[in-house]
Amino acid sequence: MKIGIVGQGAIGSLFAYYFKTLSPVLLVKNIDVPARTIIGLTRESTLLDFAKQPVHNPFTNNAEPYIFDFLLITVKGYQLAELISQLRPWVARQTRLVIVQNGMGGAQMLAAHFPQNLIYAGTTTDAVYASATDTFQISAQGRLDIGPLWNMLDPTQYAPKPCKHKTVNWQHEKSLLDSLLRFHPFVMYHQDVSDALYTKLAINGVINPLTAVLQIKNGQLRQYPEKVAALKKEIFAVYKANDITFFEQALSHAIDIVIEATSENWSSMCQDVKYKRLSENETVLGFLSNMAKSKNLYTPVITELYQRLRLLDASHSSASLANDTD
Ligand SMILES: NC(=O)C1=CN([C@@H]2O[C@H](COP(=O)(O)OP(=O)(O)OC[C@H]3O[C@@H](n4cnc5c(N)ncnc54)[C@H](OP(=O)(O)O)[C@@H]3O)[C@@H](O)[C@H]2O)C=CC1
Ligand SMILES: CC(C)(CO)C(=O)C(=O)O
Repeated sequence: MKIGIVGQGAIGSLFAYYFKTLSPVLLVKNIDVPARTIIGLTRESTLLDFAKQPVHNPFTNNAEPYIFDFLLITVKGYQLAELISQLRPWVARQTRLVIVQNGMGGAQMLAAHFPQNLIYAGTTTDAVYASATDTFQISAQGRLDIGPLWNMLDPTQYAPKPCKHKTVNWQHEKSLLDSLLRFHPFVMYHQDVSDALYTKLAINGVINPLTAVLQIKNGQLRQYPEKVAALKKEIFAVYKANDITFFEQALSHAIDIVIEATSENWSSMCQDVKYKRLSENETVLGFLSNMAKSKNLYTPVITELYQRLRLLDASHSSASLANDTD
């Protein structure tokens, strides 16, 4: 089984570590950067020294090693559009795309560009951060929820040919997927993964923006119960208006559990703001905000946080442009 992983970031490195015995190929921006090291929960470290290929400069010969069965995509939401423009040569007819991101919309974007390929969408509660240059630390081993995108989206939006023409050998597909997923220590396969994605969207929709604008650890949200409650209330109203099936108390509890379980963590958005990087505001609050707008729903808390993060993102992207031209 041939696996490609796009990106050598935190989650890409975690997956390279999980799939190390399969010698994945890393599709990266720059092959000259050193191999990354990942440190596990028990402090053992592993050098992720696998074959690398520049994603923007596809192979011209010896193509066979680069016909992937699975291509795992673990870039940030705002990096996906540029990646898609570079990805075509790496996606063979039989290549399954597996996208694991926070926020929503990425899988839909992939489906629009690769309508004939089987696409799986996932979300993870694994937690990994850069502890030093080229080194990642696993800080929590979570769960990977994954499922076929063609069961989640409307067939008018995405119906890959092999499903439409019933040419998929489901036995083979199941056994390939099984071989992939058994490498993760805690994986849940869903026939319809949308519940898992909307649950994670609600978790990220509450924790990430609040911790980002307040610059606090996740656990410090305990000191802001009114802000947490107001945001939950609006997200639940958005889900209700959009006919997303959920149980209010259970979802509220799920959010509280993640706040507790990751209390010592700085959320990804909090760190993005701190280090003046772009955040995933558009695919988290932007997505929720669009869902609200589509139903003419008034969501002042979401809107206010979304606008604040938008301004921060705008200042961070102009600062990085200025640095690039220095
Ligand atoms: N880290 C975590 O603990 C968790 C992360 N997630 C989610 O997983 C996703 C990935 O996050 P994370 O791994 O933390 O992010 P990172 O920024 O650490 O990793 C993204 C990587 O992708 C690379 N990349 C971007 N565009 C391209 C491209 N066109 N070609 C090749 N490589 C590219 C980036 O390179 P460069 O840096 O040079 O731009 C970077 O190395 C996000 O949606 C995040 O919210 C979910 C749960 C937990
Ligand atoms: C689960 C949580 C909120 C952990 O911090 C996360 O996914 C993130 O930081 O993006």
